[in-house]
Amino acid sequence: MKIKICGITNLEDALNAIEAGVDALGFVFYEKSPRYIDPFKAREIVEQLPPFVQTVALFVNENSSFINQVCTNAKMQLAQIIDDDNYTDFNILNFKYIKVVRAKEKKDLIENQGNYVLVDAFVESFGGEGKRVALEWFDNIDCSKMILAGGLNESNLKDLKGYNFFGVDVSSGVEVSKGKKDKTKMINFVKAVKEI
Ligand SMILES: O=C(O)c1ccccc1NCC(=O)[C@H](O)[C@H](O)COP(=O)(O)O
Repeated sequence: MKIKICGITNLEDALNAIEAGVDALGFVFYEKSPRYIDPFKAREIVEQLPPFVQTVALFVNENSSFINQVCTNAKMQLAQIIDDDNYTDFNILNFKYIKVVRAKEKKDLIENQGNYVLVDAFVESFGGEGKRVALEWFDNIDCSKMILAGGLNESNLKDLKGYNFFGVDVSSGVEVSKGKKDKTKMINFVKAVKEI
């Protein structure tokens, strides 16, 4: 199962996450987030990363030229897009992307089966709040292309057994405070994923 740690704001956390064994690092380019990072600061981090780690840029209701510009400036490889208001023209994106499904009910999952999507809990602030998606909504759903986010931590990952998620995404569950990750929590999170 793939693992992404989101809300990276500094090099130390990025390197600790990689040492723990994650596949992808998420950078939040949404200015209202406490985990916001300036694109050129993100680039400085990315330039010091080892190979084979995917860099993911998170956007909230942005147009495609902004997304292209930030991904270029910050050297991102994948855009993770919340697009509730249809601002993004996906046809003119220069980068691979994954859409975020902010799940409010099981129907949201049924509609997105078979597509690579990141499923997060619906929160007004758009993410990073530690709120979980009701796991029973995934019963009888094909989760093999879904990345589950929202309220995951080292203790509750065992609940995912049997669902066959493509990946998991975490932010607050491995933090000491908003925007600062905890090395031990990241190590334990990765270990717990491998035990699913
Ligand atoms: O993390 C944020 O501050 C954030 C702000 C606005 C939109 C999305 C945001 N995070 C997106 C993520 O991918 C988080 O990892 C995801 O919401 C799960 O967060 P958590 O429940 O804290 O693990």
